[in-house]
Amino acid sequence: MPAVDSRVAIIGAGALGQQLAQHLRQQGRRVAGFFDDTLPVGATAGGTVLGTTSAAAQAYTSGIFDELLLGVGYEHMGRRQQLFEQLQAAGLPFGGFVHASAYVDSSVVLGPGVFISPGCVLDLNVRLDANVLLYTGCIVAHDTHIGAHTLLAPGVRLAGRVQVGVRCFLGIGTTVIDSLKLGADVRTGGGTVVIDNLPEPGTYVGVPARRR
Ligand SMILES: CC(=O)SCCNC(=O)CCNC(=O)[C@H](O)C(C)(C)COP(=O)(O)OP(=O)(O)OC[C@H]1O[C@@H](n2cnc3c(N)ncnc32)[C@H](O)[C@@H]1OP(=O)(O)O
Repeated sequence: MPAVDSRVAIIGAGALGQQLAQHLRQQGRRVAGFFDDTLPVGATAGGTVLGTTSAAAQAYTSGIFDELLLGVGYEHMGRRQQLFEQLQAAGLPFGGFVHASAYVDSSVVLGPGVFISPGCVLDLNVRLDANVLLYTGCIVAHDTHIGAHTLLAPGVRLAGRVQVGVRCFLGIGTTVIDSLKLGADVRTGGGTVVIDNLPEPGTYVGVPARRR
């Protein structure tokens, strides 16, 4: 876990990036600004756009920030992975964030860039790979593993021994019962209840979950 006084720069100044900045600031963390490929340099409500993502390496070398977090959301899952891997390969350090209201068991293992929003619960032996983001109020039960770059929307509940693949987006309130395996690039709609393995990529909705 990063030093509490380190300066964080956020990749992406859109809705998710702004939300991350807000959580960080309210927990007393310092936000150096954003790097964004679509917005001009200058002030936003949540901080300053410092440049495009290609300017991040130079800014890091110049000492403008100490670590990165990724604020690219569920509409750009491929880009989430691409930017994370590209910036990490360039030697830029990804930090991590766990909101003070989250319960994270001492056995939990978090990869670089993981972001845990308010009210989440991560139980015994949970493992979250690089760049996983949990929105507010997610419950991840014991021995569950979440693959890199995956996003859980608010209120997702994963039972024990679940495996979630890379680049998944589980929609708001999704429930997955125990010991199931979801493959890469699975997306679920709000309120989905998963009661079988979902090995194939695609969008699943309903109770029980069916491919759309
Ligand atoms: C902090 C944050 O806000 S994070 C984001 C939180 N938001 C979410 O989690 C939203 C998740 N998204 C959804 O649930 C969406 O409805 C999606 C992605 C599943 C589908 O969206 P679209 O592709 O636009 O599908 P569309 O709305 O056209 O619906 C297509 C069909 O699926 C059905 N459907 C869509 N969503 C759901 C759902 N969650 N549960 C059950 N059925 C659904 C529709 O009723 C429709 O059925 P029909 O063909 O019989 O009429």
